[in-house]
Amino acid sequence: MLLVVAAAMVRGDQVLVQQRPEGTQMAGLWEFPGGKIEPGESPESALARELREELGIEVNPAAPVPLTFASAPLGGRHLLLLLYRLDSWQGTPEPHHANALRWADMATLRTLPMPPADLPFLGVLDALLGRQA
Ligand SMILES: Nc1nc2c([nH]c(=O)n2[C@@H]2O[C@H](COP(=O)(O)OP(=O)(O)OP(=O)(O)O)[C@@H](O)[C@H]2O)c(=O)[nH]1
Repeated sequence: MLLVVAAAMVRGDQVLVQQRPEGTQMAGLWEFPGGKIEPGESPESALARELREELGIEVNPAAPVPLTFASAPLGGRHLLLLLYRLDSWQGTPEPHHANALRWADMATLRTLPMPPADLPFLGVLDALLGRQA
């Protein structure tokens, strides 16, 4: 099983997404920053590590709040994708691994191509970001 943790970083009515680079699985699709949980890591510390590597920001492992999860087949394996909400971090996100970063409101998010596992997240995010507006 592929155990992946990702963050919905919230800024007002927007959320941060990053575009997967060429040469990776699902290149060009927009996803939430995050990655695989390594053996022995908690999901929260894995998320803090991934966001440091991918975006160059610092996250207190107590800051991510569980939001929802997705369970879906992925390339012959099974993906369990834990999505956390994140409201605070230190630093300004920069695309260290991604093609590009984008702050997207719900209307924009719905126009971006995303991995199939992420599509059920849209309803949850709609409710979350709607409350921020
Ligand atoms: N971070 C992230 N990964 C996602 C999302 N949705 C989704 O299907 N995934 C999948 O979950 C896996 C994430 O692991 P990863 O980011 O470490 O994978 P990778 O292939 O880029 O890294 P690798 O080179 O270490 O294998 C990928 O297969 C990715 O396509 C998402 O919203 N965020």
